[in-house]
Amino acid sequence: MHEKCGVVGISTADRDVARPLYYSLYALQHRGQESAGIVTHDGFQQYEHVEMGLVGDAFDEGDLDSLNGSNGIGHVRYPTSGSVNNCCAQPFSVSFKSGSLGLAHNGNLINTDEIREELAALGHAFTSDGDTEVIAHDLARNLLEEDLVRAVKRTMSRIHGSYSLTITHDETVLGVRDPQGNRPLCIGELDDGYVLASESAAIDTLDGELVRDVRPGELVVLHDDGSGFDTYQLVETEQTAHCFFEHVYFARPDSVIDDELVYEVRRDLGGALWEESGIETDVVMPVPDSGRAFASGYADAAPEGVDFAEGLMKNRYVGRTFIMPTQDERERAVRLKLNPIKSTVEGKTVTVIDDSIVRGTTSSQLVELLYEAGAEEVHVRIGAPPIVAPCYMGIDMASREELIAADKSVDEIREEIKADSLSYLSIGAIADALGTSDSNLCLGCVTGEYPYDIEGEQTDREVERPAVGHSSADD
Ligand SMILES: O=P(O)(O)OC[C@H]1O[C@H](OP(=O)(O)OP(=O)(O)O)[C@H](O)[C@@H]1O
Ligand SMILES: NC(=O)CC[C@H](N)C(=O)O
Ligand SMILES: [Mg+2]
Repeated sequence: MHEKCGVVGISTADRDVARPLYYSLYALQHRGQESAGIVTHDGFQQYEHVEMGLVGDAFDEGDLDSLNGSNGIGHVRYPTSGSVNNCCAQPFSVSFKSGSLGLAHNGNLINTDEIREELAALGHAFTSDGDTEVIAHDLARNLLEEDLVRAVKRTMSRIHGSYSLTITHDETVLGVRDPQGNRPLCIGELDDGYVLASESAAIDTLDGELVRDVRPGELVVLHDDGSGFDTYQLVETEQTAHCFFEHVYFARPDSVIDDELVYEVRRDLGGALWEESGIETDVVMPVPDSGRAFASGYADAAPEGVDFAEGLMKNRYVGRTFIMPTQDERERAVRLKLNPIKSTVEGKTVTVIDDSIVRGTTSSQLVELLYEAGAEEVHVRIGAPPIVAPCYMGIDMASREELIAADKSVDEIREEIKADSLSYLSIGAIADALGTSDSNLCLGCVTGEYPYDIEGEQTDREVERPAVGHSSADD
């Protein structure tokens, strides 16, 4: 359903980075399945291989062998801006007078058109209709006049929205996180170098150690020889807008994001769900995979006699359901993907736990399946608040018309999915589990108020829109 992209960047002493990049993209595959790409640099030349499809299909041995150099970046894409084809697949490469750039982006800009028009008027030719290429061109232009750090700062002052970037400027690999820290990015240490990645699970895959999260508004420049990194706080941040949905659904449970292990946050949210709306049934079962940690936290908080059971089996070869274009296909996909284990359900009262309801396809199909398998009662508990509004920050979430909670009360939704009861988690529980306050999170999809200035939408804070026409690195 709602995916986002994954980015990675690696600098090693003298080892070819193509394979470590490839493995880390594998670790981030859940973040995007439309295309995969790697750009490397060997000190003389930039190499790239970008293809549609899954990481395992996009590269063969020959492709990896041809990506020379000990510095490089990689990307897995789920599109949010621009076409779903080769033109928008990433990393983007730009060659310009003083060098070459490769750029990989997770996030979504909301002033793409303004910047594209301005750069086009200055003679920049774009090959895609997406937001990422605009960042690459803007940076390339600034690099003609300024050093790397000032050029990045100037681009950051012009682009508005969410972005975690990994960039190659010739041999140098850098990472940038937007001033609100909307999307994750972290730094890891390898035996012979450093890595930047959307999620720490990618660092684990390389047997590396998580050093820390990149700070909102920070630029990290890895040393070309893998010996360390320099950091520059280019924009000071008073208030963050971390995406809470990373913790609820997107990220892998084994990743640490903004100092919190995703698995523990989800278990805490499950415990809070019990506190807020627990109901004693014979069994509690997760909707695999993303409902698992919630259900284990919920069942642990429940009194004895409420047993945790794996009552639903998932066919691991069926991808995420909500990228399917038609409702008919989405319903078929749920049936292909999930099957109840009759003996754990028959004659029992059941609580089924999922992380979120978007269109309602999964929950309504599941309730029906569980009744067919002989459940006596089916109660649904959801580890997030109702999703009432779209996401503009890099997640492909349905439009308002498709969101079941956009214009329905919880009771109306319960009726539609035909459950005996339905409860969502409160917004307050999310901030508590993350050890922060609502005002440091992006809660746009559950409140309809965004920490950004989005045309036609409400904002939940004072926002400054950067001037596109006249901005300077010293602003
Ligand atoms: O209300 P809906 O429109 O059905 O969307 C909500 C469902 O989508 C997600 O699962 P998804 O199938 O995308 O992937 P998962 O197997 O990783 O949980 C999410 O975990 C919910 O189960
Ligand atoms: N999901 C994402 O982060 C997408 C990145 C970028 N906006 C694109 O569409 O390619
Ligand atoms: Mg799911």
